Amino acid sequence: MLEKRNPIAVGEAVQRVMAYAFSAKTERVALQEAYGRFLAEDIAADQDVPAFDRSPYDGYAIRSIDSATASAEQPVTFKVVGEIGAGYTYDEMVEEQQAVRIMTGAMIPQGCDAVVMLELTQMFEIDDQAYMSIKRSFEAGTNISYKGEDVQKGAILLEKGQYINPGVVALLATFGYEQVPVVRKPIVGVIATGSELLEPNEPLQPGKIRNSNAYMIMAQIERAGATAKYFGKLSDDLDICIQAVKQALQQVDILITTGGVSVGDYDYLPAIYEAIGAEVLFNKVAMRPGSVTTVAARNGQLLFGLSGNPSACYVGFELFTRPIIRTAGHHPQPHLRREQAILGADFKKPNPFTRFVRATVFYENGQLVAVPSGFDKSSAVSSLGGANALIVLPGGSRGYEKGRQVVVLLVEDMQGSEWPWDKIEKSYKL
Ligand SMILES: Nc1nc2c(c(=O)[nH]1)N[C@H]1C(S)=C(S)[C@@H](COP(=O)(O)OP(=O)(O)OC[C@H]3O[C@@H](n4cnc5c(N)ncnc54)[C@H](O)[C@@H]3O)O[C@H]1N2
Ligand code: MOO
Ligand SMILES: [Mg+2]
Repeated sequence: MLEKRNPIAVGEAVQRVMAYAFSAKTERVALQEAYGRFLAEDIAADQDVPAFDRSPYDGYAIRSIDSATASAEQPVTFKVVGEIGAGYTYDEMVEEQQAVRIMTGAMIPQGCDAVVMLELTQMFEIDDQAYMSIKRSFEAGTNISYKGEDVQKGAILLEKGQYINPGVVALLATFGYEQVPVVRKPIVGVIATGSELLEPNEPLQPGKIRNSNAYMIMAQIERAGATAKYFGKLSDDLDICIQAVKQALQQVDILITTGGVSVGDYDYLPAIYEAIGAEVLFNKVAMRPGSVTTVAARNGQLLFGLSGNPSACYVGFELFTRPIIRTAGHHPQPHLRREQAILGADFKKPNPFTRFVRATVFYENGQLVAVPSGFDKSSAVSSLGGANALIVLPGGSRGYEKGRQVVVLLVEDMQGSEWPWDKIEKSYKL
């Protein structure tokens, strides 16, 4: 007899999965490889930045006191005793009425406490000796970039779990991280199931389709910050599937399958979980698409049984697998970032379950607007390309009208949310 599946709320399902969250180990990679990774340790400043007082302009370093009487009528003249480009130092003490020509980034010479921009000076020579004069006075501290004004030694610059963007790379280089402690990327295995599947290089045949899910999931895995390992597609043969899943589990941290989780004759995932002794955390979620999403665990290892329908598969990954990958990366906000938006088009289709509509969000006059990105069936593939968000429509007996406030979850975002499910209304059937 057909087993009865009991749907659970999305938040509850995510919670059950998160009970198996783990932290990945640390590895060191070259700075040039660090972009896009997650920091495995806090990074503290072991020096001031800048490390010395320096000039923010090209000009002359002076003792401000010497400029005190300068005016348009009575300019003050300085003897130019030297020149320093960035990277060099002037090692003498600068004396009364002396100036040193200085370039942007060069260290302020001893005795000087102000820099006059080149444009405010008049240069001349007498008997091969350079002089410059100024027509106004300068206070002590004028145009000095002080040691430590950007970063002070000892400050925590970056926290563990920080996504390494180009700005973080700049900081790491500034502090001498030739090797960067990053989170080892979890290895996520992917198996596609279904006798109908052809690989992208194969010509279409009657009744067959190309396997889009495996490639989509591998891209989602990379976007979330893990490494994808593809084990190929399997035809609907239970014994072969059991062996393949067992073998794959030995080589990965997490295993994703797509297809075969519903109640069809060849939907073998429930039987596979049973055969390998995996505990099913849930096999029905009050959501659309992806209601058949199944997650199981075996010896602490998660198996995500994502739906075969492309849109359902996509949503199942983003809601359930992504936060596990982000948590492995020590990310404190592992879930999809939750924002409020205005619904930019009517969505008339009612549903008892919470709906996750693939959508494009954009700003219009400072307000986030969300518009469904296309054909909205669970089997749809066309609406995925334009989707940078999921509109969350709580389950109800009526549709939704353009102009109302909706919650959106941003899929292309690095910031994430702590726990977005508290404020999301449950579907009316739960
Ligand atoms: N009697 C019922 N039938 C179905 C139910 C139900 O509750 N009772 N649930 C429906 C829902 S909802 C969904 S979603 C699908 C889930 O199906 P499965 O996860 O079992 O996946 P398959 O049966 O293997 O395939 C479904 C669909 O997706 C296509 N597919 C499969 N793999 C891929 C792939 N790698 N790339 C692209 N497309 C793929 C497959 O050809 C099917 O068209 O079940 C409903 N049925
Ligand atoms: O699992 Mo299905 O995606 O609700 O159509
Ligand atoms: Mg099926």
